[in-house]
Amino acid sequence: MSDSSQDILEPLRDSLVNKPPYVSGTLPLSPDDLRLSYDGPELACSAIDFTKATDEQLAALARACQPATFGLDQKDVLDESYRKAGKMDAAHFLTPIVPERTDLHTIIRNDLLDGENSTRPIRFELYKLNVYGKDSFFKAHIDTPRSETMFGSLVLVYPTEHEGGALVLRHRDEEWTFDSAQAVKNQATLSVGYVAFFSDVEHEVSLVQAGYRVTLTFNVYYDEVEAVEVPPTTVANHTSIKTEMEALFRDPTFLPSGGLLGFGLQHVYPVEKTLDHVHKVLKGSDAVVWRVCSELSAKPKIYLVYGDPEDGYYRVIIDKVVQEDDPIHEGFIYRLLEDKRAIMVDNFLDGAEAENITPVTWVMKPEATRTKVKTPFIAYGNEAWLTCTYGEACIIASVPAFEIRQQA
Ligand SMILES: O=C(O)CCC(=O)C(=O)O
Ligand SMILES: [Fe+2]
Repeated sequence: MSDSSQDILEPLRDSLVNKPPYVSGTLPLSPDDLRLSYDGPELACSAIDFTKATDEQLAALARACQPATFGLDQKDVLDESYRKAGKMDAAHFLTPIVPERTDLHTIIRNDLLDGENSTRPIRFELYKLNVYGKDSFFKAHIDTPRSETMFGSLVLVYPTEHEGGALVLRHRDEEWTFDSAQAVKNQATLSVGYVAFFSDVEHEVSLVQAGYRVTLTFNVYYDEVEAVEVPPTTVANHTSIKTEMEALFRDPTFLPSGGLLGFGLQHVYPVEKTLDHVHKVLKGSDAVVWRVCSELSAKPKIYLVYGDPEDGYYRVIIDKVVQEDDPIHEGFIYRLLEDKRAIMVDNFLDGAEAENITPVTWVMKPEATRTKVKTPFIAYGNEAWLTCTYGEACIIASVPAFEIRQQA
């Protein structure tokens, strides 16, 4: 791709702005909501009131937990150098907190989701109780997707006195910190700390230096995804992205004979067997790119991306899910290429011929870090993989030749 075509893509690239992939704060709750019943020793029912929990009571809750495992390469493992915390499965405790009946429902729809996504029904599934005593932590991981419609995780932090244990969130090259201990300290009204983030956000719980940090985690889903045919738009972004795309389409030097325009997606999405659902669950600017490409008759399509320059082979895109245990292996890329639906879009082999390459003009370069199973990124989940995995995907749009664009 020439430098000049890079330059004319700059305004479009700059218009793809995303807001932070999380929301956090404190949520006032009634004293009743801060009670919790749980299976104590020998399944005897125990209870704790977080408005006045003593150290002994918190220690008893910690003892009733099991050591928390995490998912590594499709197995649940216990490794206290990676995750040191206690966990209790949802079957073993009861909480009166129903996120749907709190402001969290509105906060997540309005402040985390955008545009029409904000009006889609969402549903919360109580997942686990975690107790982090002194010296506990959970290193960087992404939460294991439990279905194709799961889009995020919600963590509630009880107002117990503790130090440390901040949740550090990372997405692309940015990092944010939510200091839950600080958030729940000296609250004028009884509150829990909350943080909700998109599922592909890497996060870690830093070392708890003192006290007990007790959290509830929830998986958050879109409900009724089948009903949504057109992807939702981010209202604020839609106009600017559309304006920049239209300007490019009017430019006679931009893909004069037509061609493929590629957008590496900003989020990764859970995929199971097909990619058919992905355009219905796109987030942020990814959703807008799809919408704008459709509006400009550029026939957008979702592909998974495999191979990156570090591997030194090829970059390949494919519009279906190919199940294999070890996609990082060299042979996998070749097997993909034997498949008629895989398209070679880059060749990283030194001195190799470029004849089979289908040129793609990338607005955002795709990444294939998470379609390589062996990277720590995909390897560390909060549970072993179920049926879903994450796919690093891109949108490929077909830009018509300039003559045809002019007639549109
Ligand atoms: O307890 C927390 O703050 C987060 C826990 C977590 O990341 C998980 O359970 O996956
Ligand atoms: Fe997590």
